[in-house]
Amino acid sequence: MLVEFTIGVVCIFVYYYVKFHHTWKYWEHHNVPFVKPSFPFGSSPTISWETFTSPQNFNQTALNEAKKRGFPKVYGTYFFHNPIISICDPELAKHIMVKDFDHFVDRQGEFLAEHATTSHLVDQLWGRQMTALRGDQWKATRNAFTPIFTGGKLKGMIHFIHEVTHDLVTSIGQEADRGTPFELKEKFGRFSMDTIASCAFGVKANSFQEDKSTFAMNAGAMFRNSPMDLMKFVLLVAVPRGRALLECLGVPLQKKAPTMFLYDIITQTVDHRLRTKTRRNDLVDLMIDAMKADPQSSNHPEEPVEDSQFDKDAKLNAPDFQPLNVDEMTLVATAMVILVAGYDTTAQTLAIASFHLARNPDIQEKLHQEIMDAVATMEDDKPYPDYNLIQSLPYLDMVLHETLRINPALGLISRTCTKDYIIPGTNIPLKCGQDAHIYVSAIHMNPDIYPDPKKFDPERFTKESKANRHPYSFLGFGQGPKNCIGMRFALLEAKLALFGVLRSYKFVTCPETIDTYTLDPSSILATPKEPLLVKVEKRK
Ligand code: HEM
Repeated sequence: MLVEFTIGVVCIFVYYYVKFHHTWKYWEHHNVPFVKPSFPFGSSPTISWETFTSPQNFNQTALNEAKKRGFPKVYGTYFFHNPIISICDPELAKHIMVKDFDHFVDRQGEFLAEHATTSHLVDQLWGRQMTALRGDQWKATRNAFTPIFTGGKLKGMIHFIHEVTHDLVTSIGQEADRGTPFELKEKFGRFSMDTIASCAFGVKANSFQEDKSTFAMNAGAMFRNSPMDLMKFVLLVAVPRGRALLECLGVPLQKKAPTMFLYDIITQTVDHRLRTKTRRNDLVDLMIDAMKADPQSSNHPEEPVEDSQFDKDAKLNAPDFQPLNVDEMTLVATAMVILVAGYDTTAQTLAIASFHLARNPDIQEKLHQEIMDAVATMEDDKPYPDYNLIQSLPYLDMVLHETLRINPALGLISRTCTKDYIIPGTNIPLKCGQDAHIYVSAIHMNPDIYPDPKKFDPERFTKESKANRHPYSFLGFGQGPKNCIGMRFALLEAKLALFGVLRSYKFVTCPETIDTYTLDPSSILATPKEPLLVKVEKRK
């Protein structure tokens, strides 16, 4: 048994060595500079700009040579045994994400879509999520759910976010009374969890009141990977017949218990709403509306047209796909993707914004002043800002954009080539099925685009500063038809949270506050590895 196991492991290593050599040769053949990634299996989302530009990867002669061939704007690398083209240039990002979108409709290639799943209900629920869908299925699903995230729809559910903000502010008040340091990621994790539970699942998660809230425990389990999860993944993608083995054992790749917990919650909520005809105008109701809608009339004529460049770029041209008949599975998968894509990203953005505010008191004071000016315009009986007021605060918006510039939740955005392509301005061919990685963190940390890039400076996002740089140099929410569908929701909840807290409290540093953090290499998101500890003080 031990001998067979050892032979198996050696074979896998030999296979990957040969494949690695092959991808390196492949990029050499196409005259593309090659970078060996720091992550063992390949391309890592937490790679920094310095990694590209320091001679760590090359000696000086090789670096000069690579620069002549387009490095670091574009270079070749690998993920598992697949050659990957990496893009670190806003103009090329614009081509791939927007202009030539019909060559890059998918986020993951056939290899992962076919191999990293089983026929188990749990995996089918994950496979139906917008982030995993491909081609016409993705287009139809995106088209069906885009209308639920418009500004008009969000206005109708702002009071649910107010309720959770109230719990957050109460909890911050308790921290101020205690006067001891607390961890920001954990605090805003509760806020983000309760907001999504309320708006997308129709339940109260009570994370602030209960340390072991059942919803929060189950939903949180979706984000924790055990060694067993990693083993299942490697078995599926790297071991021949690994998938057949899992199928045979009836074991899903994804986490069974929390997925089924969420499945039960959302199906019960939908069932209850349909039976009792109760309506809350939250995301659950809007998803039910999408389920009831006639797919043939799904060009949503009643929706006001959003007119920012970001929205214009998001339009799916030539809807050549069959409109989607939304069924219960798709509804459940969409509720789950809201949690999967919206929970950690928003919590982390709020935590990092608060960390930088604590470290930069002058910026925090400027933001506080903007908030107090807004409070002065609010009617006495209205404790919370309404939709129009919260959206009218430029500095709040600038602080959040700078947070996502300095720490984009997704440091790497992937696209799969769905139609053969030549990278503009080069001779680099991309064959259908090959992946392109857009290195958001590298673009955001490029000193030619953002001088002194490690400095937290919201002034980079004034109208004038934005007009002076390439319009695709901020990719915090992606770009093009596959951009973040929940961006408005995320910004609304983050703004309401900061408004609620900063109106009465001040984040301050303490001896436990670190100067800078490093990124957790095991996380898919660009997540700080160290605890972000600060204190709060009540304002007089
Ligand atoms: C600050 C918080 C958030 C950040 C930074 C963020 C960022 C992103 C990014 C970078 C992408 C990939 C875009 C691309 O490939 O071009 C994305 C996709 C997505 N996001 Fe967000 N997101 C956030 C919050 C949310 C929230 C709250 C939701 C749901 C309500 C959400 C739902 C999604 C979905 C469903 C996708 C996939 C869209 C598709 O494939 O068509 N996100 N997000």
